[in-house]
Amino acid sequence: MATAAEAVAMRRAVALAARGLGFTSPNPVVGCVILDATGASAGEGYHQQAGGPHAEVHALRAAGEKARGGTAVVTLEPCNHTGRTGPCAQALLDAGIARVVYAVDDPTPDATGGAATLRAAGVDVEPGLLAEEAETVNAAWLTSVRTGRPHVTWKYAATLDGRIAAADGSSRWISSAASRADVHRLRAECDAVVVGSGTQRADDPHLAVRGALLSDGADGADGVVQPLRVVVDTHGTAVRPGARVLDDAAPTLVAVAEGVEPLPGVDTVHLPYADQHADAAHLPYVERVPRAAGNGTDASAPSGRSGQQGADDEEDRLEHRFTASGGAYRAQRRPAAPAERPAPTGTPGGLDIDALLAELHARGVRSVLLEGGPTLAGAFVAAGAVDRVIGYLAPTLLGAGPAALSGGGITTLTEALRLDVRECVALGPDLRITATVAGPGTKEH
Ligand SMILES: Nc1nc(O)c(N)c(N[C@@H]2O[C@H](COP(=O)(O)O)[C@@H](O)[C@H]2O)n1
Repeated sequence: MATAAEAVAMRRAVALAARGLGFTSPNPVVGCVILDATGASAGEGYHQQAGGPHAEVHALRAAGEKARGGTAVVTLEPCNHTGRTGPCAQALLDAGIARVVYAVDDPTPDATGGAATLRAAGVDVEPGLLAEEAETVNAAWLTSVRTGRPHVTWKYAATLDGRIAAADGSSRWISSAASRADVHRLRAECDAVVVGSGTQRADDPHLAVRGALLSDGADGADGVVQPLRVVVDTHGTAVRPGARVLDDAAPTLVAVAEGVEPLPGVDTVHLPYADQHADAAHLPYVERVPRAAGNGTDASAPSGRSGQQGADDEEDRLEHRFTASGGAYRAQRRPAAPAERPAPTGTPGGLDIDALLAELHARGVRSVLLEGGPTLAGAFVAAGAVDRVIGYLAPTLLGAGPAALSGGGITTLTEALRLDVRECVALGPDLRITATVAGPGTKEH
């Protein structure tokens, strides 16, 4: 049973781990506190960047001789492998640590086994202390190891009546300056920021971190690892030469459909359309995603958008066009009855979200901040690829205008994606609500 001092130390270790957010991919964030033999804090450290010393090594260095006979309190099971650095289990043994308290097992086949090695050498090992907190701070890495795709946070800003723009399309600014600054902190903690073509076209966003308020309270974007800026520009029509995302403030990737001509000099990836995904096309919808119908945007569900609204997605406009022409480009949509299944037109819609996430994962991206717009968010929801939702709610009413989420394939209440609220914070005049998707919303690949 862990002591009160160990619980305090683990809380501190979780806070230390958070300092690594945005810096350690593709590695985890890890914090460690060394208690001396009397239970007093003797040293602490955190994993600062991939390839650098692990948290335990930093903490052992800080503790020096005081580590002998002491306890290591660490957010992740000490690693047991020689990768870019040596095994932490051995480093703890060499330092004479008598007890190890850790929060979460290391799920990687290469590095796991530290607990067993330590026990075999006579060290008292206790797993599981504050596991939920340690899982939360390390959600990106744990999700990517367990599912093979990056962890996805969908972020939006809306009025209290759920609108992201007014009926005329005007949308700047719905949330307060405090909320917008907070978004830069989120960007700084993520490996990639993703938007759709409508957002690209309407806002010409920059998507880099500016003036971020970092978790340690420091102001400014100095030292931040800029996230990869990703524009899902299916038809290759939204990112034009001179777009702000093409400046050199951060790297940029444009995702387009196969056959689309890339812009010269722009890092471009060609991806399949959602409804051409080879391993999914034959599957009945319910087998693929338990809670949400469709594997992309919903062609026929009301989007709640005004006809003149141009603020968000090119895909939104295509959606209306295809619907108006009676076409169905969503092979994965759940038909209400066979007789209602619309005939395919052969005109595809958005890109395959699984393929996009696989591409990002292969590029070392472990955490994605999905910033817009509602159709792209709907495609992610429909693909079961949203892990966390952060909504900035402004105390404002609009009464008309587009909703934060369009489609998502949810047609009836029993298919609703239920979330667990993790946090509610007042930010200036706004409210920031953080919720996580429970259970089957996160689809394993
Ligand atoms: N226990 C622990 N503490 C840290 O500070 C860590 N960074 C890790 N990481 C584990 O080791 C793997 C990465 O090692 P190298 O990049 O080769 O040094 C990572 O996949 C984790 O399993 N563990």
